[in-house]
Amino acid sequence: MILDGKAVSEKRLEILKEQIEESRLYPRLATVIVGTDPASQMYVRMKHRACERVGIGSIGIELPEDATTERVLETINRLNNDPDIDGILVQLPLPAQVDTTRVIEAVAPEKDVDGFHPCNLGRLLAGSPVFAPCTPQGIMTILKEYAIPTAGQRAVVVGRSIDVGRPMAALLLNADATVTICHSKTRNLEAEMRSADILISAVGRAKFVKPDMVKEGATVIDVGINHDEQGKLCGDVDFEAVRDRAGAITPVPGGVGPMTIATLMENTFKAAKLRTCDSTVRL
Ligand SMILES: Nc1nc2c(c(=O)[nH]1)N[C@@H](CN(C=O)c1ccc(C(=O)N[C@@H](CCC(=O)O)C(=O)O)cc1)CN2
Repeated sequence: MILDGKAVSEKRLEILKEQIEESRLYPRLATVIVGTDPASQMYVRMKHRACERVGIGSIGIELPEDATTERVLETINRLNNDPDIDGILVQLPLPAQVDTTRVIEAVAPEKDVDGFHPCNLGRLLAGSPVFAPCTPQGIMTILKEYAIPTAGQRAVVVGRSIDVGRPMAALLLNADATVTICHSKTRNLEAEMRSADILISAVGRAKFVKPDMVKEGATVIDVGINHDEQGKLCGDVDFEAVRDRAGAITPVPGGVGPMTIATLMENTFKAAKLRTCDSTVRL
């Protein structure tokens, strides 16, 4: 079975559009991009288009390639204090001279719709997330949409990044899976991967996952955004080789990517709701 992230994201965006209309809130998202990386520019454009589609107002702030950490922090500070902004998204990666950790930690937790602030990651780890990072949360939505069980399942996450691997493991753990995180120093990586009922690959290596690394019937989730020898977009998984062995598999494109954007929209609406209601959630 192919897990059609594009179709799931379309459905979620339609539902969200209605919810936003009914709420009479007017959520607003600010994006911040530093430099002119074409892929980052494309993702930011996609985010603004999704905002327009569901009824979220958006502003885009573009800083030059040579912007300093201080300049980025000033921008974030201004957005933190702007009552008309519900969510702040700093497009990653940032240029090398910018201190990414300081920037992430500068975003007010209640506006951190990317879910990267330590406060939001801590809540996720504690089992009571407010904003979970968009890619792993989007993956959980796909699993739910296709009624793929997680409780008691053996989940293996390959990759330990702050934006995908670690939060992915926390989300699966919160959903009662038995979770292993693998990384570059893991011994017997292939055996670990073969033990997975749910295999999540977030390593960033084109067609790295081959059929002999996958248990027959496993659910395979591909987080990779890579290019093959022909320059064509592909994931971490050798899709054509693995698809018949997997019970369910996400393609690239059309799998996890669109869910990242749909989840960002959901998080932004949530931020607007938390701002306006007398919530028990305190960040
Ligand atoms: N601040 C953030 N930066 C980055 C994030 C993030 O979640 N927050 N994730 C990635 C990039 N990303 C969003 O920013 C992203 C990547 C891919 C897609 C997507 O829909 N891809 C399409 C294919 C598009 C193409 O033609 O290239 C797909 O997979 O179908 C959306 C968002 C890093 N930075």
